[in-house]
Amino acid sequence: MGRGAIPKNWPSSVPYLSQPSFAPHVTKAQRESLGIRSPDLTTAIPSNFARGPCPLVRIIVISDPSHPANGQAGLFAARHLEPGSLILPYYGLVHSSTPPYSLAHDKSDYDLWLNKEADVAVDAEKAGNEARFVNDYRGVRERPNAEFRQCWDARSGQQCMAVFVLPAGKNAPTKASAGGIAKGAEILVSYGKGFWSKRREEHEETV
Ligand SMILES: C[S@@+](CC[C@H](N)C(=O)[O-])C[C@H]1O[C@@H](n2cnc3c(N)ncnc32)[C@H](O)[C@@H]1O
Repeated sequence: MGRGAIPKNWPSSVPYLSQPSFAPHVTKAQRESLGIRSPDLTTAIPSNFARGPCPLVRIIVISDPSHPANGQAGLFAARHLEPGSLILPYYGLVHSSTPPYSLAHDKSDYDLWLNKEADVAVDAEKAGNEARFVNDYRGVRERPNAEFRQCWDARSGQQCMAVFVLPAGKNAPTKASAGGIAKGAEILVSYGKGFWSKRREEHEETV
């Protein structure tokens, strides 16, 4: 795919990113801390990982009334994905989560911590890549088959969030199963109980 390519079914209202975008308020010190690879950051995006639309995934608009996100989009495997393997990075606006930014911007459903110590998060609501379409497993599947993980991007020499297939054992429905994600299956993570309890509280406040 050439430069400037965007994935099929990408929404025209959201700029497509092929690398993170940094908010101007992110300080030099915050950027420097993202450039440090701590020894526990064992997983990496390799230096030859292609930028632009990811051939491993498809964005699909869900038309299944039994799916809790029916009518929205989800991210699906374009081929079998091996247990534990990297699927794609999570790009969005890298921003500080401290005031004044946090006072002027509500945390969106697309906002993930990138580095808590450095107070840096990545929000893919207004711009991002295919990873912004990963749904939560609740109501779709018994358990997640993928996870967001902080990792090292060897291309930029920076910490990054990325989506990985869960390792065998964590995702495998039976001991005999090898796990991984089958071609055509939806890629599903756990947003965490906190995401859904906050959502319930917000809902209760509005009724
Ligand atoms: C990061 S977005 C995921 C992509 C989203 N489906 C879209 O088309 O933009 C998070 C939103 O997806 C929806 N969602 C994801 N997983 C869900 C689930 N298991 N049940 C209900 N809604 C879900 C919720 O509306 C949530 O606020």
